[in-house]
Amino acid sequence: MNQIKLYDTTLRDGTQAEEVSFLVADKIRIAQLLDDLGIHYIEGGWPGSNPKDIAFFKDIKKVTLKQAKIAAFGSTRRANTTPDKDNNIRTLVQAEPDTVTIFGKTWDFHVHEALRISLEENLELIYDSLAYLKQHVGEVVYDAEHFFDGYKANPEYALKTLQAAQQAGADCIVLCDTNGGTLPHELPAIIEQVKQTVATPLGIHTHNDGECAVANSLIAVAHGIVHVQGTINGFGERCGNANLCSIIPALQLKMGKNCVGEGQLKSLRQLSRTIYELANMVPNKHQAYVGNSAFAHKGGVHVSAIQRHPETYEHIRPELVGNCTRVLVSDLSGRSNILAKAEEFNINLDSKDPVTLEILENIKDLENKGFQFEGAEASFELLMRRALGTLRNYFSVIGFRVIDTKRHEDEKPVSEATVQVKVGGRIEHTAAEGNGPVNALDNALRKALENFYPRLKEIRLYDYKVRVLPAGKGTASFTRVLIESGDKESRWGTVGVSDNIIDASYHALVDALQYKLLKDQDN
Ligand SMILES: CC(=O)SCCNC(=O)CCNC(=O)[C@H](O)C(C)(C)COP(=O)(O)OP(=O)(O)OC[C@H]1O[C@@H](n2cnc3c(N)ncnc32)[C@H](O)[C@@H]1OP(=O)(O)O
Ligand SMILES: CC(=O)C(=O)O
Repeated sequence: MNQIKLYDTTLRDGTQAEEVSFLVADKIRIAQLLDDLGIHYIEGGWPGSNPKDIAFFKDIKKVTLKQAKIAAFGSTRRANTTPDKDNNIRTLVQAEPDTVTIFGKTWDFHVHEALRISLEENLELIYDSLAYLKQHVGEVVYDAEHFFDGYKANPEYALKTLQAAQQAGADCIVLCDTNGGTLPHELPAIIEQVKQTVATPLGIHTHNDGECAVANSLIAVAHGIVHVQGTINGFGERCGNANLCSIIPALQLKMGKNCVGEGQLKSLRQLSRTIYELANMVPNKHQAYVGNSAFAHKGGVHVSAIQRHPETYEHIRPELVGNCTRVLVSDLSGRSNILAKAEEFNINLDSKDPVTLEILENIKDLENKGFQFEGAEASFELLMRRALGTLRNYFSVIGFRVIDTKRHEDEKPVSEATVQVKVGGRIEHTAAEGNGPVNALDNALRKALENFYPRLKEIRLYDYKVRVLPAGKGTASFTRVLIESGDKESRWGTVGVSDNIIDASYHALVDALQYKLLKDQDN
């Protein structure tokens, strides 16, 4: 069977991750995005846990989804009651989801230590809860918690728990690596044994504590598992859950499994980023498939080869998951990096033009002095155009002065900057105050230049990073300042290096202003 059912638990297990919490409105929006991606099941939460999750199941009924089924999560009944009286089971039914998923104990150690009941009683919990739910809900999934650890400790009992679930009518039995420590080579023999014992369709739910969650999910599919649980970006308790952003393209593009449509796969990167945004987290640059660096090439040898054929250093075509190839510039570049960037910047440059080598040598020399152009592509474009003699001289700074004054011990220092700029034949002399010396300098520069170039008012400073670089000369150090600026159309990075932090900031600020003027030149 080539169709794999994707079961997303970002809204339940994903929110068990440290620092991840979504408002009900966020959960509804995420459910819609998951449905657009083509996810088959969306686990919305545990209604027996909190009012927010109850509200989710109420509100999601007002939303028309294309194909996704909504699943509510909970546990088997408590030991001292019956399913119809168990509060958790009652709230699962009251939530009226398409599917209910409950977890139960597989590992004899957990039955003794966590539930403190007999092994026989646990089998009754599993059977009763599923059989009851099966009468009240369309579809019931059974998550066999700690299945692999339980199987390793007591295979006979672990398999009995699955048989209880099958007899109660579970529609799918999910083998869970709850503690996330199982290694890929351990799964095949265990799964093959399970397949000999139960005929119910099988699923997999893995955690990433041993960094093997994705590998374990894929190997499970290779051994006949048809339902895969995971979360977007791998959010989840402790080290996270299996990352669906890696599993979906692997299943679809490498294992020939049907998961989502081609057009839907292209939305994967955007979905990943939106969910980071809603979780108020910075996206992981180095995330496989969807991260900014997933197809970013730095080494000259790699860039030269991908220009001849992208597959030399790319395991899939990035656009299939909505990503793109990027070329970075650094002291590890060769001429190919420079030529690739020239093309990106719409600059005509020939590999045989001596200026290509001059730019390359200049980059290597500057990186040796502490510059870093990877995060400062605007400074690199300016450097390239200067080398080619095609950069317009928008302005020159004749000089600046920055003063920090602290008048009383209990008063904040006051920062003031004065600058003298020359534009064409005119000289402008201005002063401005700021929140700190760099801000004062930024304000004074803009104040002077905005008279000539009003569009500079559109620039916003998004990020300012300082790194002190050891110079190997006693206490003297160099400072690298990286600035991210932007307007309503784009963002750009610039860099400055100096043994003086104000001077390093000044160079990065001036590049940011020049780049804005350059990019608006044709508008
Ligand atoms: C592997 C997983 O990810 S499972 C999901 C884990 N997620 C969560 O726990 C988040 C949501 N949880 C909650 O909101 C709360 O823990 C609740 C509402 C479910 C329970 O709260 P409380 O009743 O106060 O119990 P508490 O959280 O302290 O302890 C867990 C209880 O569940 C019982 N329990 C644990 N697993 C199971 C199970 N599979 N079947 C039945 N009962 C279970 C424990 O024995 C314990 O009950 P006891 O205190 O009566 O012995
Ligand atoms: C069910 C579940 O979340 C687990 O076993 O990890």
